[in-house]
Amino acid sequence: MLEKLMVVGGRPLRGTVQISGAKNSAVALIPAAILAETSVTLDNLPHLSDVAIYTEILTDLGATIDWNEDRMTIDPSRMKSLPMPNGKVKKLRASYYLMGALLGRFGEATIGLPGGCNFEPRPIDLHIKGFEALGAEVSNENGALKIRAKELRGAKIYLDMASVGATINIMLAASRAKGVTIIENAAKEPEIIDVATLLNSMGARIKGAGTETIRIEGVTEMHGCRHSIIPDRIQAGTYMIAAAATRGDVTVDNVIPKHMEALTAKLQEMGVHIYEMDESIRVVGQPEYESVDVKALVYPGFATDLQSPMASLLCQARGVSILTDHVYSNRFKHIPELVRMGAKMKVEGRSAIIEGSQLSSAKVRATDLRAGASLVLAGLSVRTGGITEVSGVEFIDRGYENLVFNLSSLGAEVWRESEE
Ligand SMILES: CC(=O)N[C@H]1[C@@H](OP(=O)(O)OP(=O)(O)OC[C@H]2O[C@@H](n3ccc(=O)[nH]c3=O)[C@H](O)[C@@H]2O)O[C@H](CO)[C@@H](O)[C@@H]1O
Ligand SMILES: C=C(OP(=O)(O)O)C(=O)O
Repeated sequence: MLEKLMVVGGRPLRGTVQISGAKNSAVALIPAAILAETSVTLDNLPHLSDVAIYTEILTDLGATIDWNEDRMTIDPSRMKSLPMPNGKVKKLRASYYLMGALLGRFGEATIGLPGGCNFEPRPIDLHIKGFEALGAEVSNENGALKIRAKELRGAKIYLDMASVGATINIMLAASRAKGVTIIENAAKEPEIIDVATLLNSMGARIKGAGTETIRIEGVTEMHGCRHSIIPDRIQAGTYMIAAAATRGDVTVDNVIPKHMEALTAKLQEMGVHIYEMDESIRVVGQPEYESVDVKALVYPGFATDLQSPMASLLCQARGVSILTDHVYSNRFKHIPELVRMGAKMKVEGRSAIIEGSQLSSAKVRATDLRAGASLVLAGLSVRTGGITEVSGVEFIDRGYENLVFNLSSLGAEVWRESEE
């Protein structure tokens, strides 16, 4: 049943919010468990629809999964590399990690192209080039990729772009290849380090994760272990922006402040007051904000996944802000919906030009996860009150654990209703 979120504007968020484990780590760590011969236990696992779908996929492939609150144990010992050309793999982006993990363990995988948030074409040519460099043959059969290798051999791989997905997918397959793989121009996102940490605990030999050169010495066997997932820096950032947008006072707990630096710096530049503790950040909103220019870049730059929520806050700054996305040239599906709410913004090339404006409540539609977050934040920050109806909640559920509960405990009036 499809649902919409009803969001009442004008209430400052106040209190403390706990951040769950990272979605973009979880959806890589779950398939990484395929590479082990014995059980892998993941702690701090977020309750998200992407995680639930991944669990079903691994069960279909023969894994036994025990998921209790935020802990999941995956026993991959009886798994097989069954073809998955359609169905569940089309529901999420990160199903592409099945390719690297199944290739590493079984030497073959037949997997449909990934789904998820298609705010623009999202090619996986670099993943395929990586598998081919490791000695795999890749063919496209009726829209599914058939990937096979008699023997995976280590190789030197230069990524044309520092792709998160390609870096992790190559690490997965190369962990079980013969010899050494070097990934140059690797992505440096914290989730890459999280995946390498798990793989090393499983017996892999990976060095340099988090830098642009990653060295993977293949091993013949990997085993189970226990691993705690890093906090979700995008959820954390969304609540930080929400605190500023509603002129609230929110402590975001269970975060790694270092992961938030690019956002923290931009919020401070706008005039938001921020206090960093060891594992939490307090954000105190102010009556007036200055406009700023924001460039979404690969880590440690400003995260593209926070670009859409940031657009909602920039509506409230004095003057003109320019928000440019250097990772995705066309990730602006939220802009026309924000304009429906009275925002003065337009898209020019890969930038949104945003003028300060008064938002008002409206009926809007989320067509991807972070666009959805942006619309919820806009609804919360409508100063004149009123109810904003955000449809497309299924996208928001991909990435925000307990959103309604969390916002309500911060004093917001938010609830779900079924969409007729
Ligand atoms: C599940 C997951 O972790 N998703 C994240 C991951 O997505 P994802 O792994 O899909 O993003 P990438 O880092 O691969 O994409 C970065 C850029 O490289 C391009 N590209 C990528 C691969 C490829 O083979 N060819 C190619 O041209 C993309 O179109 C994009 O312009 O990183 C993105 C960038 O931080 C985030 O927005 C997503 O939340
Ligand atoms: C784009 C995102 O996720 P995915 O790559 O899983 O679609 C996101 O988390 O903002």
